[in-house]
Amino acid sequence: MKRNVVLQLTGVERHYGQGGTLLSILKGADFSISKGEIVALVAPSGTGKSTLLHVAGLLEHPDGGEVNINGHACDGLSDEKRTAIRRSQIGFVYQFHHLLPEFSALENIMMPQLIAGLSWKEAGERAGQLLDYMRIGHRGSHRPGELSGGEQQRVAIARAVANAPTLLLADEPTGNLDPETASYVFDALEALVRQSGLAALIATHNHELARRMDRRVTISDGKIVDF
Ligand SMILES: Nc1ncnc2c1ncn2[C@@H]1O[C@H](COP(=O)(O)OP(=O)(O)OP(=O)(O)O)[C@@H](O)[C@H]1O
Repeated sequence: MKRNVVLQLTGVERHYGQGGTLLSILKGADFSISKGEIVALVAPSGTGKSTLLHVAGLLEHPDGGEVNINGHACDGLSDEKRTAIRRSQIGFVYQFHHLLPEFSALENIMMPQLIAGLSWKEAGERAGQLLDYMRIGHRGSHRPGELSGGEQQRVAIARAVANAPTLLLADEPTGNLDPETASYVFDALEALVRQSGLAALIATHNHELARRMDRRVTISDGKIVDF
């Protein structure tokens, strides 16, 4: 295996049964991403981007092949072990922020850290740093409903990396933002990845953002190919 590989997929298969027929979405998909890399996943709707992110993020089991995270094969592991790896190693960002509406931006970012066992003080300090890093330090006490779409997504990104994961998986993180805001949110995300050495796989329909990433891959006939 190459050095610093964070995620490696080997021969990954994923099929769904639908009305008596089998829908094959991933058919022997191979992919790897290393520390510090940002990779765009650009593919037409329905080709399996979310499926791929779910399998890579240990939210779904592949029907064949291997998912390896930081050198650990994850497929034979118990659900508890998979959950533990997911919580400590993987951060997720979705198109819609899924922030808790009754908590402030700062508290939303503190939440995963408190669950992981950090003290209130430690979690608050790191959440504050991340908000500053995402250039919204002045918005910490605001609830999600009091933030703009771009600010909400920056809080969601900060929350995803609050527990210092090694892999960030994002499904259309700027999909509901206007192009200028999308570009600004991506700037913050990129700075964070560069600074922390995360590996980030980002599904997007935005070709301009995809061009700014280190590599671009697509899904073609159930396989992952560079383009
Ligand atoms: N749990 C499921 N059961 C049956 N079919 C499913 C299931 N999940 C996904 N699919 C099907 O698998 C295909 C790929 O879905 P997926 O959500 O991965 O696509 P996508 O590339 O992310 O699409 P989009 O860009 O529209 O979000 C779709 O045809 C979808 O209907």
